[in-house]
Amino acid sequence: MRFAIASEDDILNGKTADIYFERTIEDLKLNGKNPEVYAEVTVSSTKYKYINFTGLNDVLNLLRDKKIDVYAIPEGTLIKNRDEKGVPVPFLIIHGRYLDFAIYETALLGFLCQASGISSYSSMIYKVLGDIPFYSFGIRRMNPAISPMIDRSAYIGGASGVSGILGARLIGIKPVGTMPHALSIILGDDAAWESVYKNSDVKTILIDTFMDEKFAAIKAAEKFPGLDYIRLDTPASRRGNFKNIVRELRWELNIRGYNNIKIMASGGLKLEDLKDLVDAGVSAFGIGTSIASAEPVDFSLDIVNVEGTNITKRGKFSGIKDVYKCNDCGNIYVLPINSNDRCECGGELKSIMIKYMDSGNVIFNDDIESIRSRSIEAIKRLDIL
Ligand SMILES: O=P(O)(O)OC[C@H]1O[C@H](OP(=O)(O)OP(=O)(O)O)[C@H](O)[C@@H]1O
Repeated sequence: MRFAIASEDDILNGKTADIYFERTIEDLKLNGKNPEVYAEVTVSSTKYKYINFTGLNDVLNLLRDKKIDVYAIPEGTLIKNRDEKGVPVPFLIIHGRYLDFAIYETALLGFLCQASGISSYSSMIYKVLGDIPFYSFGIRRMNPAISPMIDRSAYIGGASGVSGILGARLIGIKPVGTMPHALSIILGDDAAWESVYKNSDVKTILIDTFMDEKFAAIKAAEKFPGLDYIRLDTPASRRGNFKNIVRELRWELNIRGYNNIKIMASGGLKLEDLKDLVDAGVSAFGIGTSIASAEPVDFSLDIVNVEGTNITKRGKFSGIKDVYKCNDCGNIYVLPINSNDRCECGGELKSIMIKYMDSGNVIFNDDIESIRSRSIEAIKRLDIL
């Protein structure tokens, strides 16, 4: 093992499982038991008002070819962890013989918890920024093995683009980014800026390597009036009042007629910083750590029915369920499967769960752009903050 990471084979062979699953499988085999069960993934509590359900792509690839059925809420759906009545929403339901999937619980939850945390946090950023673009710059903050997942989840949550080469490839977009400070340190600002200006489609130069933001911005604008963005990545030690720096810069550019040159901000930005910076004149953001390290969603997997008997542990709701949405008012209800209930408003209830896997065969696939569109539409419509 060269790096302290699991390989795809390790994950598929159950080597990333908690040991108690291996022991439980042994115990069940010794007892000659392999019951048909339903198990569901729920979230008892979370800091996110709405969860953007993400990571199902990897779960389906994990469970592929096992003799089980999988039902789930589609990725990019924004939904509260509990329904109108406080019943926990089953985001995913597995039906099959327990031993066919027991070993994968740890990996399955890991795929969902982290990806959904990142996309839920990105969704909140999108809600604050609206049409103002933000880019996922955070893969450097996490283990490189998960960089595609970070970028994919940020993109589903509303990021306009991603900096990672592999993440962008997985999504099917061009990665975003022009220059690190290293380029100015090696070439000097003038040669670095010139090179980026000549060689980039979106002409964004980083101006804060050596100089004061205002004078560097004026110099850059005078030299390259066709610039798209001036990027500020001001170090924390120099930041003082970042929004006032931006305000001053915007003024100085405008008064010289460079209204066309937009300001991009990056470095240490969190959700709560963004509105003030937009008001001050930032037109695009590069956001790393706060997205990549977003708090995971606390998904757990529980058996809720064994051989036709509704049973589960304390604190959980037993039974085979479905998630319904009212066609009229949009309310969400978790009800026993095949329920004929109507919404309290009188509206018709429609299931939002999809059967994704039938006996190990993936029978439904969402493409990333449909997932992202579903997510963006919901972020715009719902009060997610
Ligand atoms: O602070 P975060 O939100 O995680 O954002 C990611 C940041 O990381 C980089 O800066 P860094 O100083 O590490 O690299 P650079 O000098 O090469 O630009 C990059 O310039 C981003 O601003």
